[in-house]
Amino acid sequence: MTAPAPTPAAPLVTLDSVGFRYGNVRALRDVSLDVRAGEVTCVLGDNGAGKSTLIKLVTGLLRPTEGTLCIDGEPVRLSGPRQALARGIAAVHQDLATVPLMPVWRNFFLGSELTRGPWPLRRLDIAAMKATADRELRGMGIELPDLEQPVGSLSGGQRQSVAIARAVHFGARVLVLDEPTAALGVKQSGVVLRYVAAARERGLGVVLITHNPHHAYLVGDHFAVLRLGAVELSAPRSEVTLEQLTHHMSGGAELAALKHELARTAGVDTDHLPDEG
Ligand SMILES: Nc1ncnc2c1ncn2[C@@H]1O[C@H](COP(=O)(O)OP(=O)(O)OP(=O)(O)O)[C@@H](O)[C@H]1O
Repeated sequence: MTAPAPTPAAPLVTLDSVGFRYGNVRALRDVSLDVRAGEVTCVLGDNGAGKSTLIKLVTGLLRPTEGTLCIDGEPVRLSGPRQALARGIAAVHQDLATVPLMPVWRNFFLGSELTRGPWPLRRLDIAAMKATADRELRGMGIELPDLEQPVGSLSGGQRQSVAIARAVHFGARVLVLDEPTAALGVKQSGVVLRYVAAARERGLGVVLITHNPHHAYLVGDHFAVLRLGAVELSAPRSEVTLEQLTHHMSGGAELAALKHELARTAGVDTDHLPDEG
């Protein structure tokens, strides 16, 4: 990892006391978070913690009902994912926006195909697309045996790697990854996390949403734990250990309070209950 700059650059994205309500349901409250270039910001939380809502706010699918979203220090009201993308914020999904039967290189350029020749003789520049896809994938350290193979035949980890490389190629400055390792085994999770680190090395800001503190700790520079819509912990890597992160994620504090309450009100012998953390 490179040494930190003496003065940290302005965040690419800032959530400033952001809240969101679905009608009466308060999904997020008072969430403040910075996403910086060259850093992986991990957002952890259990089911219902508000992770998906946070992603939707950052990628323009929802607008905060309280607080402010800033891009490059400037308050914005994004009107949709296109606008977020135009500002360099890309959501990377494993299966979204790919056509499984089409070759890898074709999927890489889906919707932004390269062409050559003047109209009306303009046609797809297949050679340029293949060469560019190959270069970009290799540039991220992604080695696929054959770019002609259908994207549907790649593993989940490889598909996400292609999606990351594509977002980087098309100018993303912030990658938002929603549980990228949730459905993957150990080896494939390692593959995806390697490209998360590669995106960081290229200077992108990465938002990694996950349930898994172990995966987060492998690549994270900053950690925010959400519980019931609020930030329970927000700390740079230097101020939090994997044990502390795991403790937060396993509801350690909650379990301690529960044991205390049981002992106080019901006279339960809590010595036989499992330890918190
Ligand atoms: N469309 C909706 N209408 C009403 N309430 C919603 C809606 N979407 C989410 N919620 C509520 O908002 C809260 C946060 O949900 P969210 O999906 O953001 O959590 P999450 O951390 O992504 O959970 P999971 O890990 O289960 O996907 C939950 O209480 C959920 O029930």
